[in-house]
Amino acid sequence: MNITLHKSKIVNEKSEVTITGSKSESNRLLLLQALYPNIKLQNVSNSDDSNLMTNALNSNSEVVDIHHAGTAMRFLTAYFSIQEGREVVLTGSKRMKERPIQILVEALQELGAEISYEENEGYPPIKIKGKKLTKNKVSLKANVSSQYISALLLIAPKLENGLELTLEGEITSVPYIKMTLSLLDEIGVESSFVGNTITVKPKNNHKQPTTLTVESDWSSASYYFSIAALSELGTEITLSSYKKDSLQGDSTLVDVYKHFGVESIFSNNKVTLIKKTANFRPLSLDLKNAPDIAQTIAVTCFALGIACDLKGLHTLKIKETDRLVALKTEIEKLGGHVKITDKSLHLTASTHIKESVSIGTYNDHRMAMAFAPLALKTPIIIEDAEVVSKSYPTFWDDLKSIGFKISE
Ligand SMILES: O=C(O)C1=C[C@@H](OP(=O)(O)O)[C@@H](O)[C@H](O)C1
Ligand SMILES: C=C(OP(=O)(O)O)C(=O)O
Repeated sequence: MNITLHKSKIVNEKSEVTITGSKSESNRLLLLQALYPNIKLQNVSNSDDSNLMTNALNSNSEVVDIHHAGTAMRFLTAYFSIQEGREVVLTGSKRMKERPIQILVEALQELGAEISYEENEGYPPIKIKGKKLTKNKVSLKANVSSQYISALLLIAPKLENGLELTLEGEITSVPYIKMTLSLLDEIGVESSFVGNTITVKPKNNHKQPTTLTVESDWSSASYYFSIAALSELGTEITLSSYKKDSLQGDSTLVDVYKHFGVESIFSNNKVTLIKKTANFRPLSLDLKNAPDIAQTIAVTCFALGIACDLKGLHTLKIKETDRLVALKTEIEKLGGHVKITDKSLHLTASTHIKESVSIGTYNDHRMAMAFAPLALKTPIIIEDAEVVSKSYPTFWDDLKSIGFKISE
């Protein structure tokens, strides 16, 4: 379904939004809950990806289809590898079959897992015969996706001797690895991360039961930072439930958006974004620790006529779509000028935004959500708007509630 976002303005008195739980935290905790059923969870994400994770963990079926959910694909590969006696084919969408998984599969095979490819070598679908894994040391490349590392860490406390991982090369998306270790710590699993070595001890079952509350999703919050940045001075938007010391690396938004004159104030599990000053200086950022906010930031810069150089984007090519190509294509439709390499994006300061352009979303929730704030500047059409449900199903309703005018 394509939707039209008419030129909109934020209604200050109503601008309070409650965002669903982090999909990254939820998908880790759902897996840990399947391994340790005494864990209780609150504010679990209502995203498609977390629902797919829950269904996969509860299913007895021989084929498990996780559609577009990257974390579910990677985390479940590790999970099913240790389900003794179970045989599962893990598959996904057409795009999922193009997202590489070999680094994780080889690491698990090294630990003793039995995994084979059903179609193309190195890619889903894969067949997993669950076994007891007895080895506890493995090395793997760390510069392609941190999800491979998190997947191994999540099953590590169930291995009889725990796990020692040696990470090769530059480590990408480090905050997501630290999030995994912090959540393990919260359920009583000891670990250390020193240099390029991560060690996880097997879990002794003393600490139980545990109730964990998932913080709301910071990647989803990014669209409101962009909205605040594009709004009139004095505009305020309050988001819940958020805390200053987040496990989510995307909370770096608080610092990044200061550049655009957005101030963030934390109080009572909420964060209020206030548009304070206008600033048009160019922006230069390395996003290797926060790849999911690259699209949001690029569109904010385009909308405000700010030039930007974004680096550390090497993982964007293997996400829901090739996000570098998608950003270039769609920003150029709107009249912008973008240069990309395999790991960077350069945007020239724009002077105008074309009206009523139809933005392609390429099965990528973040393409739809990142371009939506442009409606504060000009009318825009978002194609296949339902894609947002991958991480944030109520996105369009929440935008309407703060003043966006949207029609089908
Ligand atoms: O572990 C996670 O929850 C995630 C890790 C990141 O992936 P990469 O490590 O592949 O960059 C991120 O882009 C993804 O949305 C979620
Ligand atoms: C990359 C993402 O998700 P995944 O890798 O889990 O599909 C995302 O949500 O931006």
